[in-house]
Amino acid sequence: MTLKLGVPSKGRLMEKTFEWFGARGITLQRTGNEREYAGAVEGIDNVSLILLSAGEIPRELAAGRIHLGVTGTDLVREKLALWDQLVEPMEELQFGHADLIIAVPQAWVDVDTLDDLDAAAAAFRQHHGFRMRIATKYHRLVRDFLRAGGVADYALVDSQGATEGTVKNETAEAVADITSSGETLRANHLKILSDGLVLQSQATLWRSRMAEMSDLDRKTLGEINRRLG
Ligand SMILES: Nc1ncnc2c1ncn2[C@@H]1O[C@H](COP(=O)(O)OP(=O)(O)OP(=O)(O)O)[C@@H](O)[C@H]1O
Ligand SMILES: O=P(O)(O)OC[C@H]1O[C@H](OP(=O)(O)OP(=O)(O)O)[C@H](O)[C@@H]1O
Repeated sequence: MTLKLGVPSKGRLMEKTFEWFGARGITLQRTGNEREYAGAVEGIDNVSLILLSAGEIPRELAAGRIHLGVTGTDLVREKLALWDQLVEPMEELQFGHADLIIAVPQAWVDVDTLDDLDAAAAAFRQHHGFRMRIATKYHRLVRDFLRAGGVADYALVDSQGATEGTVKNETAEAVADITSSGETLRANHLKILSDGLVLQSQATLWRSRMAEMSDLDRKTLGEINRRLG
């Protein structure tokens, strides 16, 4: 058995994660051809690299199928109820920063806060006969946040990508999505509510509380912890 490390299989998150481990003497690389999801580890013994979708890493950690994993705080909190019983954050990696926010059309000049949104939602329902729709892939986080903020009269609609486009496409009236530079929101004529910050996220190295570990795995984890400094 080896210590299994789950890392996002593509894009900036994968590249930055490889760089981060590389700076600590642990070389991670994709092997095989460009499209093959196989990986290799050098610079430390008894670790195997598992390349996975960032969104699936929380589930794999919770099931104990991987011992360590890199993914965003947003995905762990969204996908795992009682996340802190299943995983433990070992290190924030200082990249992949993104804010999960609630945004509405810039044209809604009277809506700047959650209170305003609640009032607009009630008026919307009365006028249209159906609930104001908020598009998101972060159902758990957004529902909890809106409940705490006193917003009641809305319906979540699922959007797994290009979420900011749903308003223009008239499949939602508002969105809850992550933003980094803010460019996508601006380009789609959306504005963030002044009290609409749900969560600040960044890429984080997590340890599974559920994975079985041999004595050798424990020694390897100790060595990784030592390299984290
Ligand atoms: N523009 C961005 N800037 C910084 N971080 C981002 C940005 N977009 C996404 N992230 C972060 O990257 C992580 C992965 O996001 P997401 O699930 O959207 O990835 P993906 O590329 O669609 O991956 P997959 O489809 O393979 O699961 C999340 O933790 C998210 O917060
Ligand atoms: O604030 P910005 O810097 O413009 O970044 C925000 C965008 O980045 C993410 O999308 P991604 O590129 O991951 O594509 P997606 O639409 O498939 O989620 C996110 O969903 C936003 O759309």
